[in-house]
Amino acid sequence: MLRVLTAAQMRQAEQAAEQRHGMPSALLMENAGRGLAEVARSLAGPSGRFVVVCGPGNNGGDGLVAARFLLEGGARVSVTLVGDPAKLTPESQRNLEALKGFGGTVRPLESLEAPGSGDVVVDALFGTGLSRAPAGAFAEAISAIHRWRQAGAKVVAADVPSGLQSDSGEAFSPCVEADATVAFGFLKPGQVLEPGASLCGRVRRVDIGMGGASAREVSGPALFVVEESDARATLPVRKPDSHKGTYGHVLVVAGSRGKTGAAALVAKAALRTGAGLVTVATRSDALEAVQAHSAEIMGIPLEAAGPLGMEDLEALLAAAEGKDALVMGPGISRGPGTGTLIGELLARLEIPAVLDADALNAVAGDLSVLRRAKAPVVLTPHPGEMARLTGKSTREVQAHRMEVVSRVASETGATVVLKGDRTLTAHADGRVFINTTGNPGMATGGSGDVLSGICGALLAQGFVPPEAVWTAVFAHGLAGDLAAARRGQLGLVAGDLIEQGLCELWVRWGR
Ligand SMILES: NC(=O)C1=CN([C@@H]2O[C@H](COP(=O)(O)OP(=O)(O)OC[C@H]3O[C@@H](n4cnc5c(N)ncnc54)[C@H](O)[C@@H]3O)[C@@H](O)[C@H]2O)[C@@H](O)CC1
Ligand SMILES: [K+]
Repeated sequence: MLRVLTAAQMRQAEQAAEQRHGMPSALLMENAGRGLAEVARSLAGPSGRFVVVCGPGNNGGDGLVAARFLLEGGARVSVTLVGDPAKLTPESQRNLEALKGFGGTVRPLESLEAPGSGDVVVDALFGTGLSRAPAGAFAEAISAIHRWRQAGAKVVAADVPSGLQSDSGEAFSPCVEADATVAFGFLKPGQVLEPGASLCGRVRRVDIGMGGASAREVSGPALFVVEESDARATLPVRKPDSHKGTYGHVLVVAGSRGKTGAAALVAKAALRTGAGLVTVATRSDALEAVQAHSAEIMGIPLEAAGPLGMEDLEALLAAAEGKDALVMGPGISRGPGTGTLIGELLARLEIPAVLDADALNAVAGDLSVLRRAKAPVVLTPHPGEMARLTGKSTREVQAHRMEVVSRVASETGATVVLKGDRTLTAHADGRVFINTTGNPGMATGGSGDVLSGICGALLAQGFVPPEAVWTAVFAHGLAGDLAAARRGQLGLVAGDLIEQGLCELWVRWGR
């Protein structure tokens, strides 16, 4: 699990390192600059030159330190400083003096010999302190870096490519496009979220002498990137003496006439994720078609007619007896009483529940029902469903994904998955898990149903939120990547995620 810090949290961690752990920030900068120089060196050709472009803040200071290390290593190094040298931060000022002390010189950008193939440009204009779109001389410097890269030079960014907003991953225009980005101490959201992730190139994290102890001192959401080893470790190898009862029984309340496939996808995904048993409860006129999709699906008919509502309560309470997790929503027929029904179920059932699709739309009018749940609740909205849950537009949700998902989790007490590129899983305790698996081929009908099935299966097997949830999200994305490798993104359909992707994934993980 990789920790991710926002710009404000980086400042808090730096303060904690200095004030509580006695680690001077000058040393942090020294370590950052040395790490930057090492990565720059690794990208250079045998007789490559280095051009270091420094800005007015501490990001520029890191560049000055890197320039000194490169110079000391015997390389040819040109340094340029953009902006008013009188406004350098005190630390950068000291490093400018030190660079000069080692024979380094600073020259205007226009006078530099343009770097090309084999050469490396170090972008140290702006880091986490960028506050507006680069203009004037700064924009010109970014354009020059673009030109040099087009001419074959490699670009390594100090902390974040200049022009990229490190908290959101949004890029101002202009913004540096880097071949590699050196993350100082911790990852930044902008290195993981698009379009930032693509603009960073390969992200290399370097230790700068402020570790986990400093990160524990920061306030606000605790952000993490889930790695494959984390997700794999959630799922232990099955014990030889286990039986189907060991692996839980998922109750799926999904599907309706004409939408039986949704229920089947949830159920099959749960079965292919190791659930011992899966039962679908659905309207009588849909059940046969749901079960026709797969011999392993058990069924309970819901005899009432029309949309799901309170008249289904007793039947669903009875259906939930002996079950270990509930998945509700995909393909259901929703009516005015559906939200009340879900509220009653959550208040009375003692098993974890995943609410997806129309179950989310049904509770959107009154989220307080989630607070009254007896057992953990997982919500899996796509941006449109999240917009309905929060009364915002989809565009607003997408512009503030991190804040929106954190707030819904803390307000409802649920674990909330905001789907989309870089799916976010927020837990009510303030942790947010960023997912990096998956591909645009998964933007196809039924893909979300598969996720809720995977999630339900893990909950039924006794894994708890948030681990069960971020593991499900990671597995779903990686199953999509594995399936896309065989089908292509255009050829991928939701069923492939189950039959190909998940099966290949479990073989890869030895599970
Ligand atoms: N926080 C930490 O723990 C550490 C931070 N370090 C470096 O410090 C960086 C952050 O330093 P700063 O906070 O000084 O910020 P930056 O160096 O990113 O830049 C901020 C400076 O640029 C100005 N500025 C912002 N946007 C501008 C624009 N569009 N046009 C013109 N001027 C603009 C600001 O007024 C300020 O002077 C990090 O990214 C990292 O590179 C490292 O030295 C190591 C330790
Ligand atoms: K930079």
